[in-house]
Amino acid sequence: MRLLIVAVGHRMPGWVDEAFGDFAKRMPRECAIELVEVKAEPRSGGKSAEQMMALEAERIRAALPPRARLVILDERGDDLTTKSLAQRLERWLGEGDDVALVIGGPDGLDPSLKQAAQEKIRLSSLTLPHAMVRVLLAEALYRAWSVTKNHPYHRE
Ligand SMILES: C[S@@+](CC[C@H](N)C(=O)[O-])C[C@H]1O[C@@H](n2cnc3c(N)ncnc32)[C@H](O)[C@@H]1O
Repeated sequence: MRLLIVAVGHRMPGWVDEAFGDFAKRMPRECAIELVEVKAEPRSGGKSAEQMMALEAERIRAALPPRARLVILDERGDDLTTKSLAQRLERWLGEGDDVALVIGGPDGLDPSLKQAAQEKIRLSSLTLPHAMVRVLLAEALYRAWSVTKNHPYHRE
Protein backbone atom coordinates (compact mmCIF):
# COMPACT_ATOMS: atom_id res chain seq x y z
CA MET A 1 0.00 0.00 0.00
CA ARG A 2 1.14 3.53 -0.78
CA LEU A 3 -0.07 6.19 1.61
CA LEU A 4 -0.22 9.45 -0.30
CA ILE A 5 -1.08 12.92 0.91
CA VAL A 6 -2.24 14.79 -2.17
CA ALA A 7 -2.28 18.45 -1.22
CA VAL A 8 -3.16 21.55 -3.21
CA GLY A 9 -0.37 24.10 -2.82
CA HIS A 10 3.32 23.99 -3.47
CA ARG A 11 6.26 26.16 -2.48
CA MET A 12 5.08 26.16 1.11
CA PRO A 13 6.91 28.20 3.76
CA GLY A 14 9.99 26.48 5.16
CA TRP A 15 8.38 25.82 8.52
CA VAL A 16 5.60 23.83 6.84
CA ASP A 17 8.05 21.62 4.93
CA GLU A 18 10.18 21.18 8.04
CA ALA A 19 7.29 20.24 10.32
CA PHE A 20 5.76 17.92 7.72
CA GLY A 21 9.12 16.28 7.04
CA ASP A 22 9.74 15.78 10.72
CA PHE A 23 6.66 13.57 11.11
CA ALA A 24 6.86 11.95 7.67
CA LYS A 25 10.40 10.71 8.28
CA ARG A 26 9.33 8.98 11.50
CA MET A 27 6.95 6.67 9.64
CA PRO A 28 8.27 3.15 9.03
CA ARG A 29 8.89 1.98 5.48
CA GLU A 30 5.76 -0.20 5.34
CA CYS A 31 3.64 2.84 6.17
CA ALA A 32 5.65 5.64 4.54
CA ILE A 33 3.85 8.90 3.76
CA GLU A 34 4.39 10.30 0.27
CA LEU A 35 3.53 13.96 -0.28
CA VAL A 36 2.21 14.87 -3.72
CA GLU A 37 1.82 18.62 -4.13
CA VAL A 38 -0.67 19.89 -6.68
CA LYS A 39 -0.34 23.39 -8.04
CA ALA A 40 -2.98 25.80 -6.75
CA GLU A 41 -4.77 27.89 -9.36
CA PRO A 42 -3.52 31.50 -9.11
CA ARG A 43 -6.05 33.52 -7.10
CA SER A 44 -5.41 36.64 -9.21
CA GLY A 45 -6.70 35.34 -12.57
CA GLY A 46 -10.31 36.53 -12.34
CA LYS A 47 -11.75 33.00 -12.10
CA SER A 48 -14.55 32.12 -9.70
CA ALA A 49 -13.87 29.88 -6.71
CA GLU A 50 -15.88 27.13 -8.44
CA GLN A 51 -13.73 27.38 -11.58
CA MET A 52 -10.52 27.30 -9.57
CA MET A 53 -11.65 24.27 -7.54
CA ALA A 54 -12.66 22.47 -10.76
CA LEU A 55 -9.21 23.10 -12.29
CA GLU A 56 -7.50 21.97 -9.09
CA ALA A 57 -9.70 18.85 -9.05
CA GLU A 58 -8.44 17.92 -12.55
CA ARG A 59 -4.86 18.14 -11.28
CA ILE A 60 -5.73 16.13 -8.17
CA ARG A 61 -7.36 13.39 -10.27
CA ALA A 62 -4.28 13.28 -12.51
CA ALA A 63 -2.10 12.79 -9.40
CA LEU A 64 -4.10 9.85 -8.01
CA PRO A 65 -2.77 6.34 -8.52
CA PRO A 66 -5.22 3.99 -10.28
CA ARG A 67 -7.74 2.34 -7.93
CA ALA A 68 -6.57 4.34 -4.92
CA ARG A 69 -8.96 4.69 -1.99
CA LEU A 70 -9.97 8.34 -2.01
CA VAL A 71 -10.12 9.93 1.44
CA ILE A 72 -10.78 13.64 1.57
CA LEU A 73 -9.94 15.99 4.39
CA ASP A 74 -12.93 18.18 5.07
CA GLU A 75 -14.06 20.14 8.09
CA ARG A 76 -17.52 18.59 7.55
CA GLY A 77 -16.18 15.03 7.47
CA ASP A 78 -16.32 12.28 10.08
CA ASP A 79 -14.89 13.02 13.48
CA LEU A 80 -12.05 10.67 14.34
CA THR A 81 -10.33 9.86 17.57
CA THR A 82 -6.69 8.82 17.48
CA LYS A 83 -7.81 5.24 18.21
CA SER A 84 -10.32 5.22 15.37
CA LEU A 85 -7.72 6.64 12.98
CA ALA A 86 -5.36 3.88 14.13
CA GLN A 87 -8.08 1.32 13.30
CA ARG A 88 -8.56 2.86 9.86
CA LEU A 89 -4.83 2.81 9.24
CA GLU A 90 -4.74 -0.89 10.13
CA ARG A 91 -7.69 -1.54 7.82
CA TRP A 92 -6.04 0.40 4.97
CA LEU A 93 -2.81 -1.54 5.47
CA GLY A 94 -4.73 -4.82 5.57
CA GLU A 95 -6.69 -4.07 2.39
CA GLY A 96 -3.49 -3.22 0.57
CA ASP A 97 -4.91 -0.67 -1.90
CA ASP A 98 -3.16 2.67 -2.23
CA VAL A 99 -4.76 5.38 -0.09
CA ALA A 100 -4.85 9.02 -1.21
CA LEU A 101 -5.63 11.55 1.50
CA VAL A 102 -6.61 14.72 -0.32
CA ILE A 103 -6.31 18.27 1.05
CA GLY A 104 -7.93 21.14 -0.84
CA GLY A 105 -6.67 24.63 -1.54
CA PRO A 106 -7.77 28.01 -0.18
CA ASP A 107 -11.34 27.56 -1.48
CA GLY A 108 -11.67 23.90 -0.58
CA LEU A 109 -12.35 20.85 -2.73
CA ASP A 110 -14.53 20.58 -5.80
CA PRO A 111 -17.91 18.86 -5.15
CA SER A 112 -17.08 16.14 -7.71
CA LEU A 113 -14.18 14.98 -5.53
CA LYS A 114 -16.30 15.06 -2.40
CA GLN A 115 -18.89 12.87 -4.13
CA ALA A 116 -16.27 10.44 -5.38
CA ALA A 117 -14.60 10.06 -1.97
CA GLN A 118 -14.95 6.74 -0.12
CA GLU A 119 -14.19 8.47 3.17
CA LYS A 120 -14.35 12.04 4.46
CA ILE A 121 -12.50 12.88 7.63
CA ARG A 122 -11.98 16.00 9.67
CA LEU A 123 -9.19 16.94 12.01
CA SER A 124 -11.22 19.55 13.87
CA SER A 125 -14.51 21.44 13.63
CA LEU A 126 -12.46 24.54 12.89
CA THR A 127 -11.59 25.60 9.36
CA LEU A 128 -7.84 25.10 9.21
CA PRO A 129 -5.40 26.67 6.74
CA HIS A 130 -4.43 24.13 4.08
CA ALA A 131 -0.71 24.42 4.91
CA MET A 132 -1.41 23.44 8.51
CA VAL A 133 -3.62 20.51 7.53
CA ARG A 134 -0.79 18.53 5.91
CA VAL A 135 1.34 18.99 9.05
CA LEU A 136 -1.48 18.03 11.44
CA LEU A 137 -2.39 15.06 9.25
CA ALA A 138 1.21 13.79 9.18
CA GLU A 139 1.34 14.04 12.99
CA ALA A 140 -2.05 12.33 13.34
CA LEU A 141 -0.93 9.47 11.08
CA TYR A 142 2.31 9.05 12.98
CA ARG A 143 0.40 9.06 16.27
CA ALA A 144 -2.09 6.54 14.86
CA TRP A 145 0.75 4.29 13.70
CA SER A 146 2.35 4.55 17.18
CA VAL A 147 -0.97 3.37 18.70
CA THR A 148 -0.99 0.29 16.45
CA LYS A 149 2.52 -0.59 17.66
CA ASN A 150 2.17 0.43 21.33
CA HIS A 151 4.97 2.88 20.65
CA PRO A 152 5.47 5.33 23.55
CA TYR A 153 4.92 8.42 21.36
CA HIS A 154 1.20 8.19 22.13
CA ARG A 155 0.20 8.30 25.78
CA GLU A 156 -3.31 7.62 26.98
C1 LIG B 1 -8.79 26.69 3.88
S1 LIG B 1 -9.53 25.10 3.80
C2 LIG B 1 -10.87 25.39 2.70
C3 LIG B 1 -12.06 25.92 3.39
C4 LIG B 1 -13.26 25.90 2.51
N1 LIG B 1 -14.13 27.00 2.89
C5 LIG B 1 -14.03 24.59 2.60
O1 LIG B 1 -15.24 24.68 2.73
O2 LIG B 1 -13.46 23.50 2.55
C6 LIG B 1 -8.43 24.20 2.77
C7 LIG B 1 -8.50 22.70 2.88
O3 LIG B 1 -7.99 22.32 4.15
C8 LIG B 1 -8.65 21.14 4.59
N2 LIG B 1 -9.24 21.44 5.89
C9 LIG B 1 -9.50 22.64 6.43
N3 LIG B 1 -10.00 22.51 7.67
C10 LIG B 1 -10.06 21.19 7.92
C11 LIG B 1 -10.48 20.41 9.04
N4 LIG B 1 -10.96 20.96 10.15
N5 LIG B 1 -10.38 19.07 8.96
C12 LIG B 1 -9.90 18.48 7.83
N6 LIG B 1 -9.48 19.17 6.76
C13 LIG B 1 -9.56 20.50 6.79
C14 LIG B 1 -9.67 20.75 3.53
O4 LIG B 1 -9.13 19.75 2.69
C15 LIG B 1 -9.86 22.05 2.78
O5 LIG B 1 -10.23 21.82 1.44
